[in-house]
Amino acid sequence: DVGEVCHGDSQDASCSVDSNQEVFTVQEPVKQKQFICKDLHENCQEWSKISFNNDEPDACRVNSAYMTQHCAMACDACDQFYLGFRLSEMVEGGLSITPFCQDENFDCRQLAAQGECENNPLYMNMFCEASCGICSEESNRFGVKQSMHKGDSAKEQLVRDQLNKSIDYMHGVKRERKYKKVRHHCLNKNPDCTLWAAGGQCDKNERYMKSMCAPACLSCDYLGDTSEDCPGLPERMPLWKPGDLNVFFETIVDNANGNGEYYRQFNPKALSRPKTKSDGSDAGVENDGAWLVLLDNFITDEEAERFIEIGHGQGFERSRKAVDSGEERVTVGRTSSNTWCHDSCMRDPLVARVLERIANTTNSTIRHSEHLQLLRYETGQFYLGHDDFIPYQLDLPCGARIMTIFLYLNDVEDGGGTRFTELDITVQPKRGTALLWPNVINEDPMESETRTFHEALPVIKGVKYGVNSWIQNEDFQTPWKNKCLG
Ligand SMILES: O=C(O)CCC(=O)C(=O)O
Ligand SMILES: [Fe+2]
Repeated sequence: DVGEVCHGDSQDASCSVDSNQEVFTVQEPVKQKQFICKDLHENCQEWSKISFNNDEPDACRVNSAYMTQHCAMACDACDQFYLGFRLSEMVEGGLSITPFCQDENFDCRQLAAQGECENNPLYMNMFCEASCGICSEESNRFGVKQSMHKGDSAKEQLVRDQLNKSIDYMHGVKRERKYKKVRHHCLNKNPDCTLWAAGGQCDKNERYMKSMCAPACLSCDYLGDTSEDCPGLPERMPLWKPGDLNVFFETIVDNANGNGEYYRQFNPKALSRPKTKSDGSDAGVENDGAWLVLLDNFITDEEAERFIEIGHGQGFERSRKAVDSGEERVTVGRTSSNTWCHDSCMRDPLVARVLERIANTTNSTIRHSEHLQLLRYETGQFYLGHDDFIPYQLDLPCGARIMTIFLYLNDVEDGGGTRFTELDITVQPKRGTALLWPNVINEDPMESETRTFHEALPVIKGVKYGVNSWIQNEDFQTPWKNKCLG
């Protein structure tokens, strides 16, 4: 229902192009498809001029989920329409969508509040199932989304009560060391696990239920060894205490306390920052915002090329998104591919140089860095709105992902920017540039920062290469080597 797809060799008259359409040609290695952006309803032009909140026409924005997919021309939203086209194409092509309950769209909560779940179930059930309440977002934490049996209030109540019990139980499983070996495969594997458990099936049908529905049956220990060993754990040494974040960024950008000389070479520029400095003085900016800092010439052309070369050598694979169970899943919201920079990659002399620079720049050590993630986006690929904070890491020895330093490995012909939805800032990829932002708040480095929500916009022309470097608040590499991160 997202639009027509015309194949390059199509003779079909309905695929002819009129002046009220925009045609994109999507280059793919083996086939070439034409994608037509057009209004699907005759009233689109009229609707787009409707105003809800003030005198300005705002129907395209207020009702964006529907309008961008059905009235793309009238709303000047061919980009979003294109995205929907790619998604539907992937789903039709057999892409399995995440079995987790989650919103794929940054606006879901707002759209749901506006009644879009009822008005546009087709779009909303696919992209906003958590906000529409058709599954439980909390059950994400441990396996496939649990069916809430909406519309059957007796069943819904049973599920809700049992789910609350398993949420409490699973909090303990995430925290307590003895569950280290089982916590990541303690998962509900059927949407009805919670309902069955509420109906007494964990006892009646013990073998099946305790392995297929362990969270619902409160039985993670059934899955394996729950002894407490995790040798060689590093001493806890958090990089940031409350208040350190602002001082760190002020050092980079303002040369606070004269400690920022090192950063001059990167010509640091704050695209966004808090209005007030840590010493109480005024930072001289109009908008109060989270830190977003651009560093020029952070890596050399040679280093950028090397990352791309290593990526191709190892092979890029479809990206996954970390979910709260500690697993990583393919989702419709992240369509790039990537590969990880593990041991041999880390030992590459050019990479080692960059790792050291990242450690110096973030005032940390190489051990605080997660393995670099090398990314590749082909035309049309993207990563919808998200934050880089992973809540379950708080319970692990590595602590929170306190900041991200994103490296751009090439210039992109068109599209592919990193957009910070809340700050209303888009950074266009430029080879060698690094972008630095916090994923936690200054007052509490264990608390996620929602103002640095961001998305990777679809690449419209060309290919985009980048590197994710995530800095943890504690040593990541030692517990990773000791297999203490689950
Ligand atoms: O590709 C980008 O611009 C950002 C990627 C990103 O946000 C991520 O991988 O977490
Ligand atoms: Fe990200």
